[in-house]
Amino acid sequence: MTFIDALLDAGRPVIMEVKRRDPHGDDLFGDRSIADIVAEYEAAGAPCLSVVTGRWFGGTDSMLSEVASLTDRPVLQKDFITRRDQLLKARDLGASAVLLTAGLLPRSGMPGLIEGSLELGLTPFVEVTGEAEIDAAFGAGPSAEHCVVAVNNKDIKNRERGTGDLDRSARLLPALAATGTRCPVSASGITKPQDADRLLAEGYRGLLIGTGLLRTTSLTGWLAELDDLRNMRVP
Ligand SMILES: O=P(O)(O)OC[C@@H](O)[C@@H](O)c1c[nH]c2ccccc12
Repeated sequence: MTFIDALLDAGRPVIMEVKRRDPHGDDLFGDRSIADIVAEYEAAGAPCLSVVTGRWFGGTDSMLSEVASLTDRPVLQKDFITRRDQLLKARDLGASAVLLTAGLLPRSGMPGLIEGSLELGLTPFVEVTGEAEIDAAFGAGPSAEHCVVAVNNKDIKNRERGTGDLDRSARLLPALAATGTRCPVSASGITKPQDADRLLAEGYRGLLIGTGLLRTTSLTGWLAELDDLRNMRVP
């Protein structure tokens, strides 16, 4: 199944991220191995996983191939992809989706990378932080229909060191919907089940969470609290 379909089909659409370090360099794994974390995420019902392979967060390419070999769930490679040859490498390492960061690409760069990803069977995970980036990514014509379009609540310009502005997700949802994506996602800085519940209630079809899930003392407790909050909303 493609990454986007797995997310759209999920009852609890949380993409659970494997990330070795937080933006300050602090370890997020503790004494767990990658296999332990993947097993925890699978047992908790993750529809999809994400792996940060970027150096800032202590990542490596081999983390991606390791995670992909341990799970059947579609895996997103979170790294700064700017060239077509990186797409082929991502697929060969086992990725089902790739991060395309609008703020890092020239306006002319996005259409080719979206097309190249789709040709390889990869879901483009297009990340934006504002309206200008949404326009830069999709204004020139590429269709967002088969793309996840994600608001990053933090800023890569300061290496994600801030706390994250979840109101940014609320503000940008109409502009995301206007791109034609079926799958708007809110990413980064989501640490509390209450925040996750609110974003899903606002209309997000997926959430990407790393630090919050890796730091909680009880992953199942965190997710059960989210499920309870969502169930309370059902009339
Ligand atoms: O750990 P958090 O705050 O839940 O964030 C996850 C994810 O969004 C973050 O790791 C991320 C967002 N954009 C990126 C770009 C590259 C690497 C990593 C990222």
